[in-house]
Amino acid sequence: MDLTPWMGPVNSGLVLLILTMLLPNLNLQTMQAFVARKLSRRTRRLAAYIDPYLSITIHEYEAGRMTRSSVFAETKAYLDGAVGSRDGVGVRHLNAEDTRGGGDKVLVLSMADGEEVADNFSGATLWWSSHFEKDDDKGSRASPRRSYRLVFHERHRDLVRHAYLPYVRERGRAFMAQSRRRKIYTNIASSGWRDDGNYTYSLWTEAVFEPPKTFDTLGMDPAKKKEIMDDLDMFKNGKEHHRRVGKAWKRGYLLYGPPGTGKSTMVAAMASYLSSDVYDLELTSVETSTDLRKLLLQTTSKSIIVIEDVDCSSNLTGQRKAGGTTGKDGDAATTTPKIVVDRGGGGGHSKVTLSGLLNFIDGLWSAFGEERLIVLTTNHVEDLDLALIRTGRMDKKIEMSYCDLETFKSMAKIYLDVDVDSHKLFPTVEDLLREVELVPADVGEHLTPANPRDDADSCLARLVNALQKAKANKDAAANAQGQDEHTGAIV
Ligand SMILES: Nc1ncnc2c1ncn2[C@@H]1O[C@H](COP(=O)(O)OP(=O)(O)OP(=O)(O)O)[C@@H](O)[C@H]1O
Ligand SMILES: [Mg+2]
Repeated sequence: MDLTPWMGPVNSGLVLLILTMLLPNLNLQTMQAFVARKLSRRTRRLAAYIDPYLSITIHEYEAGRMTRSSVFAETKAYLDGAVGSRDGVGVRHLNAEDTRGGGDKVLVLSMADGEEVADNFSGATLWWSSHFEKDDDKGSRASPRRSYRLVFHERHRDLVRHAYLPYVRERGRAFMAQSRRRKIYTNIASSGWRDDGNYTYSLWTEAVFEPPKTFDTLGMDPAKKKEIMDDLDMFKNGKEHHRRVGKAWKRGYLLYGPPGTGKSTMVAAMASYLSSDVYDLELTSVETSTDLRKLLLQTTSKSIIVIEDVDCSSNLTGQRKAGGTTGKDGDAATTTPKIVVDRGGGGGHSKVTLSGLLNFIDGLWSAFGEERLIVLTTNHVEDLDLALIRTGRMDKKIEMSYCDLETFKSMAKIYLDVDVDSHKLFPTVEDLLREVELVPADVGEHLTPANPRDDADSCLARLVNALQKAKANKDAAANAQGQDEHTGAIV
């Protein structure tokens, strides 16, 4: 930040020069300094009398630095918030941008170049203006230089420095957290030119993350849902606690259950709830444990790292007993066997070892100070090595199972907006759900109206129909098995 008081029309250095020329023989340096100080003070007073306004300029990029100034970003967020609301009615030219993720699209309005907006704070009026310059020497590839200028009366100098600017930064940060587009990263390397004209190479490719499901639209036993949300709250607000007890600020979640029980949906809901970016790590595309480590180093803090279907990603089952081989990348833990991972369709082999994965998970906590969450999902928890899922690595293990009565009630509320307890078909559904296993994905399918004439009654009737069919199949299978056993006994 560059604090430059307006110095007035008279340059005190020039005055000093004239004085020195007029009094060459005196050569009294102290006298000259004294006069200069006096004059400088007077000119400043005169300047303040003529123009009592001060200005502060906030540049997007601070001199000599490649990274965007956080003060600029916070100020921009604050001003975007102000001009988008009633406070910004004085602004005549706005830029419109659709920025919010999470399926909740919001048009964010910001000040166009050269626009001004007035702000009131503790009885003082302050003026912001936006500026945009291009460096003509660099031609078309020159990065634009943006800045905001704040102008205020000199009597508000202390108020601005000690109260207003901290307030702007805090509000800006809060606004950024609300409106920022969340990103999902996949481990496919990418490169390209950044806005600031620099070339970047990343091991991750990013896309805007707009998960369709949140905790509000995730059908689940309300008590279980609350328990998970409370756990996430505790984690989110746990910075001070973790610092005090000297523990790494991390949490590992294991979501397990059959296909279609909502594991991926739960990950999306968690990311929405925590307003986090997601790193979707496809282990089969990672060749070596060293590559895994490099990927970890390129993740940002306050994000969720997800490894979906970890049981399919690599053979983590019982391999520890099988004897050791050294990884191609020279993994330190050579006593742990190599886990050979088939790369989908590629024909090659990933050589990520179990120890590599364990190191990755452990490294996640030690390498960074900020909150880290890792989520593993699997259909076959029984196949996973116990070391991977032990407490300390996976702190919370959540079973995602077939649709039970509470999950059904919550899904009926979400999909059909009805309280099913009083519906005439409820007792039938209740009885059938006790006997038949149907995953939430299928229940959701039946509860989704298929045409405009479909209502709650017809959707529930369709679900009952599906449950009855499933029950008939189950009974037939049980009968067939009974027959076989019977026949076997005779033979
Ligand atoms: N509890 C739920 N509430 C609402 N919708 C759900 C729920 N569970 C699943 N669904 C719906 O079912 C579909 C499949 O769910 P999802 O992909 O989360 O299952 P999964 O457990 O990750 O399956 P897999 O093990 O095959 O990856 C999603 O489109 C989602 O909308
Ligand atoms: Mg899934």
